[in-house]
Amino acid sequence: MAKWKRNAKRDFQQTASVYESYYNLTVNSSNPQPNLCVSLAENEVAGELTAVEKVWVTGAISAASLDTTTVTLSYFLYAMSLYPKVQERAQNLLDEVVGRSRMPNFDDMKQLPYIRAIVKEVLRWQPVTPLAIPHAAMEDDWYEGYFIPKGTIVFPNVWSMNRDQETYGPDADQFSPERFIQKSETGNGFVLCPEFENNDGHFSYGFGRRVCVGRHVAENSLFITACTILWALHIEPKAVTTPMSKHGAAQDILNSTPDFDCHFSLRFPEVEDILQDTLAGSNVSVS
Ligand code: HEM
Repeated sequence: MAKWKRNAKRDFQQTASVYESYYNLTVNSSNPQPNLCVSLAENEVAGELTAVEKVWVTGAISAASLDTTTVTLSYFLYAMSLYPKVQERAQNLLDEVVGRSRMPNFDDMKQLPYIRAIVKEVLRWQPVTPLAIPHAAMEDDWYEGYFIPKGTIVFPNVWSMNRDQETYGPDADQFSPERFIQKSETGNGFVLCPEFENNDGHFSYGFGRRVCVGRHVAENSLFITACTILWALHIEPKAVTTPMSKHGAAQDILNSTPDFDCHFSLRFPEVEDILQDTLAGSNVSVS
């Protein structure tokens, strides 16, 4: 009689079969790279997990990381084509710190505060979940005269928090990585504002004990991808692109990839050879 139970069972089976097919594809690959699926299959870190649990652990991590990172990277490209001065400043810094004879790497992170600021600003400006993920109040609470009984489902308005003018200033609606950096007290350059060294500077990773557990992985992968793209490519809008209206993208539970078209060109002729050489020197195989 309970249709929701049948639906839940059906959804579980459909999702499980998708996760299982990716898990098996990875584990049975003829040239497997070190990864969590292989480690779990070989029982290195599996503990007491059943076969189904191993499939769901890896599947859930993919589900939580793929869309979120993809949407954020799309907005990064959108911002770069829309704000050429930001792109230029980042590329000048990359030329200064990394140069044009090798690719950027994680050792450069400390000297690239502006790129870290760009990543923070993309996440602030276009949160992937504008209304976060609903949470339940753990105890009775009062907020600005409103009583919130224990158990109430609360939707944190991340879109609005990330645009709070008292916190971010009158240009909170604009894309401006400058808000996260300040002049260095010791040298000529700029540094990440100390308060943002260990603080996201936005609310896009959620709240409380269920805050995104993958945020450090996300931050690192967004940083290195942004660096590599900016180091290698010049990004221009293909057609005239105008900034989205105030609430343009935030109409859904999940912010979606912006609809725009851009053109990429190599920043200098050696890029292709350096990318190929770096790939050849790494363990990664590309087919
Ligand atoms: C731009 C990238 C990302 C964004 C914006 C993001 C955002 C979020 C948000 C908003 C939540 C819900 C938090 C809450 O309930 O308040 C969440 C949960 C989660 N995220 Fe991420 N995420 C990102 C990348 C990743 C990555 C790369 C991974 C894994 C490597 C990951 C793994 C998870 C997991 C497992 C949860 C569930 C945590 C729990 O319920 O206890 N996320 N993420």
